Amino acid sequence: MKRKDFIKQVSFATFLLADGSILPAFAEELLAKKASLRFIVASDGHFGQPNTDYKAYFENLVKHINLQHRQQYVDFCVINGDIIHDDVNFLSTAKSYFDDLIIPYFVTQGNHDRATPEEWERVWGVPTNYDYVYGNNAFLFGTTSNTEGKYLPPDIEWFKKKLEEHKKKKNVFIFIHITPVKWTDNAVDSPEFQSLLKQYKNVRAIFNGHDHDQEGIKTQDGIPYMFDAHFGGNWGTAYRGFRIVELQKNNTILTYIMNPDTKINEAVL
Ligand SMILES: Nc1ncnc2c1ncn2[C@@H]1O[C@@H]2COP(=O)(O)O[C@H]2[C@H]1O
Repeated sequence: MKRKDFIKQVSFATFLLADGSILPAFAEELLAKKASLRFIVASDGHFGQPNTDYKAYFENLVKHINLQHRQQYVDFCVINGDIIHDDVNFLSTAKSYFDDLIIPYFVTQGNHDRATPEEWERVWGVPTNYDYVYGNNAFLFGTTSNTEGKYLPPDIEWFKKKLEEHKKKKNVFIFIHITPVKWTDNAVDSPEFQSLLKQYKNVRAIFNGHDHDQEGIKTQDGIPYMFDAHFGGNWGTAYRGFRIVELQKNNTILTYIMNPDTKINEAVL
């Protein structure tokens, strides 16, 4: 058989699976390329902020995340802080919108989420600092504020303990609302946190909200810090969107913003 004919035949070949079903070769190729993990990060909904259409922002986010999941499997999503706007009574109403998500979700506390640790845990069922293990990946979710809405660095002792506990994991992803590097006016510079991260080569990315006008990726000590614009609130990028992150089979990260209908700012890390 000539090489050309052989290639043609292979590309139209089928594979007989163990259960007797047949998988076309191209489908097998697609499966091989599929991301091993896909998640969404969205920040700054500011539920209850006066003069904003906050109910519509929450409905739109949930609609778009569910749509993404139907188009391409999404393992979970993270709402990275400033879920509500100051009044703690909004917290359970905001949660009722997220409960319409058809995928699991995680939350972090931002400076407008003015809840005590007890109030936070009562609504979400998790503390203000917590971790989640998914396969060989660890996800660390940390608070950067308190009941008064103070801008704070992450809890160094908690992160030290968790980074040590997960040092054998292939990848660690960290979610904190306020940027711990002084790139923006509203960041909280934390050299201690930065030098802690440097010691753990499996830290693959930090995700930040807070700066609604930031939609890109900044790098410190070789670690990417990813922003995701905002999905609510009264200022920031012209669109209200979110970030999608795909961990590929070869462990590279493919990430992009949905604005929320179009894919923008694609990057491979
Ligand atoms: N264009 C802007 N409009 C409103 N707030 C802004 C703007 N640019 C920066 N900020 C600040 O960014 C901060 C982000 O956190 P806060 O919502 O607590 O408060 C916000 C403002 O102080």
